[in-house]
Amino acid sequence: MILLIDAGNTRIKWRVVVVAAAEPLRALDEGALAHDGVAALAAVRSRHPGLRRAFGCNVAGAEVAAAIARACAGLALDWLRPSAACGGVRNLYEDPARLGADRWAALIGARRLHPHACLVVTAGTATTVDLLAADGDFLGGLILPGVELMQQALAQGTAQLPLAEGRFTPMPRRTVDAIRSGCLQAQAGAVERMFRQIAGEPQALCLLGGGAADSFAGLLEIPLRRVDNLVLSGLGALAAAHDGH
Ligand SMILES: Nc1ncnc2c1ncn2[C@@H]1O[C@H](COP(=O)(O)OP(=O)(O)O)[C@@H](O)[C@H]1O
Ligand SMILES: CC(C)(COP(=O)(O)O)[C@@H](O)C(=O)NCCC(=O)O
Ligand SMILES: [K+]
Repeated sequence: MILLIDAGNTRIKWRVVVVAAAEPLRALDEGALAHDGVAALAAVRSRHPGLRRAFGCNVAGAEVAAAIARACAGLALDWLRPSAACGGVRNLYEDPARLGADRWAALIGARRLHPHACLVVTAGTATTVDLLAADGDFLGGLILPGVELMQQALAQGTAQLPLAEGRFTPMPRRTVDAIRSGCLQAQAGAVERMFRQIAGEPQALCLLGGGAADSFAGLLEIPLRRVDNLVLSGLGALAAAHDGH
């Protein structure tokens, strides 16, 4: 039994899985926590006394990593480090170690789910838009502010723009709708433009996940599959491989 952890800049996503020989991974339990709620992992551990190991990725900094390590005291805890090749994916980043560990795990999860050309989009605090070739090469990708960060940037950097709930509309005629629609169109536009680079490939598909995915999924006019927690699936695949199953 393994505790998988995806520590992002907004939330910590976790999943408890069972690894058994010749069987697919089975998820027993999962959830998401705010950074200041990480101590709740103790309750997860007491629900699953069979836990011995934890395997995670963290892009939220050293303090969050330390808080997770405290909550996981007594478990063997390993962190995923991006490498040049792993899980059927080759990392063509100039310096492979600089790729976000969450992006690396998501690419590995994506490769297992759809072993064809795909665009791996994670709409979290930041939105990442990563190109995975049919042969498993990670070709490169975009980092842009996530939907909420875009809206916050406008409110903080201007005199007249509020941080208010707007609605998406194709032709916005109110400030709040113009802001919301602008930020959503920016996300969708970046995704569709990146998808053009693989659109001609057989079975090319966009895999979209992350906490903000539903806010613009409906705008995308490309082959699309909504997937939850691709990062945790990638981590699970690697953890199972390490266990020798
Ligand atoms: N219950 C929620 N709590 C926090 N963020 C949420 C929630 N529901 C949707 N969101 C959106 O999801 C984003 C965070 O997504 P998530 O995938 O957890 O990010 P990260 O991996 O960066 O921590 C937020 O910026 C916000 O736009
Ligand atoms: C791009 C990210 C900030 C995304 O983080 P998230 O939105 O999941 O919290 C993270 O993957 C990161 O810090 N990456 C390191 C730089 C890189 O991937 O090039
Ligand atoms: K992200």
